[in-house]
Amino acid sequence: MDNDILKVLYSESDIQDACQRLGKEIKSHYGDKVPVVIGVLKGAIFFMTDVIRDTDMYMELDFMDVSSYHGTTQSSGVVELVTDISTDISGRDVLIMEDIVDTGRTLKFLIDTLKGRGAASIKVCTLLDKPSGRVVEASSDFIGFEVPNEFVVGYGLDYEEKYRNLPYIGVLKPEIYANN
Ligand SMILES: O=P(O)(O)OC[C@H]1O[C@H](OP(=O)(O)OP(=O)(O)O)[C@H](O)[C@@H]1O
Ligand code: HPA
Ligand SMILES: [Mg+2]
Repeated sequence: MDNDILKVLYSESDIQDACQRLGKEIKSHYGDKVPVVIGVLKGAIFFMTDVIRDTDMYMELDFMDVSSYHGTTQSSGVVELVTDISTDISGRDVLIMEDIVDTGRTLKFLIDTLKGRGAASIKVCTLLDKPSGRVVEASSDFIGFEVPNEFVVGYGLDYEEKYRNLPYIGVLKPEIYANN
């Protein structure tokens, strides 16, 4: 897999430093509250577990699988709810954990859906924010890195469902996209 990478944007240690910082910000924001932390599958799996593992506060976990890229580098424009959470979030403080906010469509869908179920508050933690990709308005409360306008892979992020298990985040060589 390493051979397919043109450049590394964020190393393993850059990512771990960001996770530690975000964990502290989240703990200080919630104080004694017990939020429901929702990991957005599949991309946020590693990020969510790395942030919460060292964050010493009470929280509940759940997962929502939503999809709109279907392995490609372009959003289909339609966010599909593949698997829902099982927690009743009415009156609860919700923290959404995302790997990336790009066009903003996925985040808007999530916030609209969870608001409609009566969450008391909704906050968003994303490892990567790509403001240059935005098509709809969507903002995050806790952000790891602002990423340039490139399609990135690794640490949960995929191209054609692959590269999620790279321990760092990088950009693929142009011929990888061209070959598919
Ligand atoms: O801001 P947007 O343009 O909506 O893009 C962000 C979303 O796109 C990716 O999900 P994808 O649909 O690829 O599903 P995946 O997490 O299973 O890869 C990513 O994990 C985010 O959830
Ligand atoms: O840059 C990206 N990489 C992988 N998945 C994504 N989903 C939205 N943007 C991206
Ligand atoms: Mg994807």
